[in-house]
This record gives sequence, structure tokens and C-alpha cells, in this order.
Amino acid sequence: MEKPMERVVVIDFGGQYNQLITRRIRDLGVFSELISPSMTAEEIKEMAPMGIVFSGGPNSVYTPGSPTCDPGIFDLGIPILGICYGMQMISAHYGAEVERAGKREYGKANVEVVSDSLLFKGMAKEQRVWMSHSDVVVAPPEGFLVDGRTQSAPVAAMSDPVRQVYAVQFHPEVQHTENGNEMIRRFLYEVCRCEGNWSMETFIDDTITELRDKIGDKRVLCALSGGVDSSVVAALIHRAIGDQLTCMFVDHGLLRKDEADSVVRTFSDHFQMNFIKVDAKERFLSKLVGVTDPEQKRKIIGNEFIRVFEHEVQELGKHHFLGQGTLYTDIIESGTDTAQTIKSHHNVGGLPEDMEMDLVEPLNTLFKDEVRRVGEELGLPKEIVWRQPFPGPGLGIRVIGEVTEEKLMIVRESDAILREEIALAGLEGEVWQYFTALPDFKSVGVMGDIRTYAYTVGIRAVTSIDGMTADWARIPYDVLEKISTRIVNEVDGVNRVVYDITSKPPSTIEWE
Ligand SMILES: Nc1ncnc2c1ncn2[C@@H]1O[C@H](COP(=O)(O)OP(=O)(O)OP(=O)(O)O)[C@@H](O)[C@H]1O
Ligand SMILES: O=c1[nH]c(=O)c2[nH+]cn([C@@H]3O[C@H](COP(=O)(O)O)[C@@H](O)[C@H]3O)c2[nH]1
Ligand SMILES: NC(=O)CC[C@H](N)C(=O)O
Ligand SMILES: [Mg+2]
Repeated sequence: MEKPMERVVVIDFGGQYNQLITRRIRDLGVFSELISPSMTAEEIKEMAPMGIVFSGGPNSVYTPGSPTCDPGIFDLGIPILGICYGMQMISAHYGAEVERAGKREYGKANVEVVSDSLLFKGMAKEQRVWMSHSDVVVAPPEGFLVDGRTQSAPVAAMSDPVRQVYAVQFHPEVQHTENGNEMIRRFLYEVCRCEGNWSMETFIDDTITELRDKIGDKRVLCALSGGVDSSVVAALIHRAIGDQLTCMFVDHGLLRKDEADSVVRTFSDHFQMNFIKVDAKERFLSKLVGVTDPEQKRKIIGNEFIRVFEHEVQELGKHHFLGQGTLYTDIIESGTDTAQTIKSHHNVGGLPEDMEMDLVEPLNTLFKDEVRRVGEELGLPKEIVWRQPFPGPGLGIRVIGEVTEEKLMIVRESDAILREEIALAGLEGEVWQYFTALPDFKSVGVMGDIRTYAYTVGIRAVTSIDGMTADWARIPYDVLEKISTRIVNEVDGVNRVVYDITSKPPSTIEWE
């Protein structure tokens, strides 16, 4: 019999790099996902993880009400790796003291390795690591050995090989920790004794089996935007259940120029699936009249998507499930028990509470670049796999303030010019995402000796890998010049073009 998929769970105490931990583990060949600190030891045992990681987090363990986990987890006999807050929690659990440090450590630090612990064995006695903490473990709990220290952290790493508990104050998951990846690898392969049976191929096979089990002989409606995420989901569900799947593409009137036609064309050219396009422009646009707040727009759009699906299903016959291309990024940005809401992605935080269909979201633990790898593995055409992301709420959020036909037209036309010029300059592969947005203000210009009072168009173009962080793309000035000239000359109602030169963070990719 085939071995079950190995899994290492990461308990999410709210740290900034938590998703990176799961990512690194998956890259090392072991499936990993974040779980909530509210899960009980019993529930975790049922998942049968090979190892448990306690993540970092913004709290201090000595503050009342700071997050903890079920103490029963320590008795499961499953190896544990604590990182930063996770290490402080382990220390507190075993009765060691955690205090505010005299000197805080943010960024680069040197750890002096003082033991022969598995995680550091054979490495240089001085390790360059990345720190982000203000609390320290003063002395290790009973049974633990100090493995490393820095000038301000007397316990920068510790372990108890008997109980198989390892802990580090620094962040092995970030690239700046020189040997971080190797330390995680050792935890997985030498402590947890994983064999590494996870890859994109096994992900696809396992997902298809899980989908078959979950769906049975019922029908699934897949919300298909033509973007990479939903196309990959549709392909996976189709492999699992074939004709029980119906794909539905909604034209909500907030699409880019010629987008509806091109999605319909691509799908009929490449896929043999039940595919339906719904024209719902009126429904969406009428609901957005007078609405200016971006979060409210997202909620209205998310809600309306579901209402459209439910309405269409009445004619198609019962579909129990709704398939969506939700990614991990959509979930974390929409806010979780521990992470703040940055924006409510329409497919997560924007969903109505009284939905009739159950969700099927097989990609909700992955990042965009991982989904692209799945897409390639499934043999989807390049034009889909490498399509730049386009948010579900579409131009509805890129028009800042109230959405009107006039403003939509300006974004649509200026965006088409931008895309054309980026393609002409051969920059499509270099820039991860590029679009125009319309801030809600006008200013004075002079065109043909006539005073104008018209809109400003903003150009946003970024480089990124997974959309979690991004930098502004260094598009050559002459290309920008051509784009600006064309937009002002060809799009009515615009007399100024600006280029966004902020990274994410502190900005986000979208303007809204
Ligand atoms: N116009 C649409 N019609 C039907 N479903 C949609 C539409 N826009 C978005 N969705 C649904 O919402 C999900 C999230 O949208 P999102 O834009 O993140 O993903 P995507 O369009 O599949 O991929 P990409 O991020 O590459 O654009 C989609 O995967 C899809 O299920
Ligand atoms: O499906 C989506 N539904 C949404 O509501 C949504 N909002 C933003 N995005 C896309 O996500 C990535 C990160 O965006 P931000 O930096 O603007 O948060 C970028 O690629 C954005 O285009 C969305 N995708
Ligand atoms: N990054 C973290 O996990 C920080 C933990 C804790 N809040 C500290 O400052 O030490
Ligand atoms: Mg999209």
C-alpha cells in the first residue's frame, strides 16, 4: 500500500513569517500547513503529523492572555521545533523564565554555537542568523541544553533530544539566516524522520483523490475567471469528476478591455469542459452605485458573485459545491484568528454568511508560484499559467471612489495601452503585474491652449514572486514616456499620468 502523505503542522501564533515556514518545509519535500492554536492535542493527533512547529508571534508569553496551545501537545511524543515566540512558549511551558531583554535584536545577529546539537552539528561555530525579538529566555528549562547564544540572548537556541524538542530564538525560515534551510531540513529528516514524499505530482494525485472522496456523485460549480488559480482548480476538479463539473465565468462589467471574449476563446480552444458565461453587468454595477469605501465594494462584489451563482444554479439543477481558486495569500490578507485584515478578498472575507453551496478550494494552502508549478505539471497552456494576476473585484477596486461607466472606461482604455506597450517593449516576462488605476481626483492641465480639468491615471507595475511582497518595476523611462503620452492623447478625460514607486510593504499592489 502507498504510504500516507507525510505532514508537518505549523501552529500559527501570528508571526509575520509563518507562511514562509510552511513554504520552506514544502520546498524540502514535506507537506506543511498552518493550523490554529485553538486545535486540541486530540485533533492534532488525528492529523498524524510527523512534526509540529511553533511559530513566532507579536505577543510576549508573560503578558496575560497571550496565545498558548493545548499543553497536551507536549505529551504526544511528536517532535517539536519552536521558533522565536514558539521557543519562548516552550520555555514557559517547562517552567523557565522569559524576560524582556536589556537590548532588543532586530535583523542580523551572530549566534555562537556552544553544543553539538543535531541542528548545528558540523557547522561553523559562528552562525549568521536573522532575529526579530525583544524577549529572551534567561536560562533553559530543566532537561534542555543551551545550543547557542548571542550577546543579548543567553539562550539563542536550545534542545532536549530525549523529548525531541528543539527551539531557536532566531528565524531559520528567512533567507538571511545563512544555514536556516539546512536546520529546517535536519529537523524534518533527522529529528522527525520524514522521508520526503511530497511534490507537485503527489499534490496533484492526492488532491484528486480527496476531491473524489469529498464530492462523490454530486455536482460542482467552479467559479472560473480565466486566471491561473481558477483554471488550475477547474483542471483538477475536471480530472477528479469529469462531467459533474460546470465552469462559470461571470462578466461583472468590471473586466479589462476585451477580457470576456478572450477568456471564452481560450477556454473553448483548450478545454473540453462544461463552460458557461453569464452576463451580470447590470446586477453588479447597480449595486455599486454611490459606494465609495473599498472594503464595502469588496463585500458587495463578493456577495453578488455568490448570488449570481445561486441564481444560475436554479436553472442548471442542484450543484452542491462551489469551486474557487482561493490561495493562501487571499486567506491571510483577508484576516485570520491571529493575522490582521489587510483587505477582504472577495472570495474569502467578501462571502455572504448564508451561502447555500459548500466550498471546494483545493489550492488554499498554496502560493501563486506553487500554483503555477501545478498548472505546468497539469499541462495547462503557457498563456494561462503565466497570465498576470487580476483581482476578482476587478476594475471595481481600481476605480477609487464611486464606480461609474465613465471612470471604468478610463481605466479600461489606459490599462489596454499600458499592456500593449509593455508587450511591445518585451517586458511581459519581467514585470509580475502591471495595470492602471484611477484615483478620484481631477487637476488642471493645458491641452491645445485650452484649460482642462481632468483625471490623473496611476500606473502600477511590480516585480514579485508570490504577491506577498513586491517592488516597483524599473520600467525604462522611454517606455514610461510613451505610455504616458499615449494615455493622455488617446483616453478622454485624462490630463496627467503618475508612476507608483512604492514597494509592498509599506503599500499593497492594488490601489483602492
Ligand atoms: N469573473 C469571474 N467569474 C467567475 N469567478 C471568478 C471571477 N473572478 C474571480 N472569480 C473566482 O474568484 C477566485 C479568486 O480570484 P483571483 O483573481 O484571485 O484568482 P484567479 O482569477 O483564478 O487567478 P489570478 O489571481 O491569476 O487572477 C477565482 O479563482 C475564481 O474562483
Ligand atoms: O482574487 C483576488 N481577489 C481579491 O479580492 C484581490 N485583491 C487583490 N488581489 C490580488 O492579490 C495580489 C496582492 O494584492 P495586494 O498587494 O493589493 O493586497 C495582487 O496580485 C492583487 O491583484 C486579489 N485577488
Ligand atoms: N518574532 C517573535 O516571535 C517575537 C516574540 C516576542 N514578541 C519577542 O519580542 O521576543
Ligand atoms: Mg483573477
